[in-house]
Amino acid sequence: MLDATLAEIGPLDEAAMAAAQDLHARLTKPAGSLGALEALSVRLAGLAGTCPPPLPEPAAVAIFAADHGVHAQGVTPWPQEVTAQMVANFLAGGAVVNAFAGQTGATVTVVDVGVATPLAQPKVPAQRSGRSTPRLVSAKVRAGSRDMSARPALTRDEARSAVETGIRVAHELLDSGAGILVTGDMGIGNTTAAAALIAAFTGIDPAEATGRGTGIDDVTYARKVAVVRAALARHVPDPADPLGVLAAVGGLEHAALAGFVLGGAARRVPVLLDGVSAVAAALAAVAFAPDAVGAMVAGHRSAEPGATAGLDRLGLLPIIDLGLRLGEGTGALLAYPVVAGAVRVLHEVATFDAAGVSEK
Ligand SMILES: Cc1cc2ncn([C@H]3O[C@H](COP(=O)(O)O)[C@@H](O)[C@H]3O)c2cc1C
Ligand SMILES: O=C(O)c1cccnc1
Repeated sequence: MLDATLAEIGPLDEAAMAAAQDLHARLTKPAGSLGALEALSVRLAGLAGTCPPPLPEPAAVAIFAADHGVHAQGVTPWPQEVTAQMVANFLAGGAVVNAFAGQTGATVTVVDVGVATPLAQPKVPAQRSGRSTPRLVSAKVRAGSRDMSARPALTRDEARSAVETGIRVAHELLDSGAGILVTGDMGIGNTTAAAALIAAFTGIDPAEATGRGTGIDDVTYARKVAVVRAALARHVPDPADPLGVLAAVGGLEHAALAGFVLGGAARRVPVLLDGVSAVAAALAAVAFAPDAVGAMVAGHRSAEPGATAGLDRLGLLPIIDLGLRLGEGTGALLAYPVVAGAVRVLHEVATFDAAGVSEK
């Protein structure tokens, strides 16, 4: 399934991009006045292979949840159980991601690819008016990854299975009518794995890739950098072998997110990336299929330094930059109206000719 997906991912359609460029020149606005939105809409035309590209609606956020054996190394102050507890909160509609999804009409799907502790029952009644009910997909590959500082976090088969889960979820959401995929993550300890993945794929030093995650003191931070450094020194992952990198130092949610991105790219639908875990997964996705970058839209610049390094490597400009460092899909959902606006211009704005507006 992974190989079939990779075979479907191709380059942007040049003719559709030229048509979008040409249309932009004829719309009732000074050329270039929509700044980065113009290039974004042109690229999305190239992705869809048609101008204008379909409006990217509705949005569907998938929150991939998993735990991390490296939690045992004291890289985060939060107990591991918070992953399962937050899954219950997502399903109850009580998390920040639910608030932002409700605001943009996005559906919320929570995918358990590797939560280690039993899922708690959702406590708060689910519904607020006009919002769809969050859905749980149970696709546990194993109960958390292994501790990357002692052994590979995953076997290659486990990593592949998580990647394929992400591909499957992308197809399911698109088959249900989603017009854009939005990445989300939940996994206590996952900024350690994300930093290790980003260092492995970009070659930057672990100290540059590692951030303070949920917020840690200097002692914990130094330990976190040392854990990432030691894991990379132990496994020496080959950046040209994305499954090997994911297995060595990844999390199950990172592997699934990589598959989710690849699934969107194979269906030529945009994938809106959230924070540092999404960026780590996006690096894996381009290592699998370089053309997958054509489907990626960077929602925001996470405060995690590895995210900026990863976005630079991918050549992606984040839409918003507000110092967010939450994950869940929150930054990407805030950026969603900007992406939708970029495409809407190509659908609704009149040409100079049609509107009778004089050109210079
Ligand atoms: C209550 C709570 C809600 C969250 N929602 C997202 N994260 C974010 O923080 C975690 C990663 O940070 P670290 O690597 O420092 O553990 C992930 O679960 C991520 O999604 C949360 C974290 C907490 C505590
Ligand atoms: O920006 C992120 O993606 C992030 C930062 C801290 C913790 N979890 C996620």
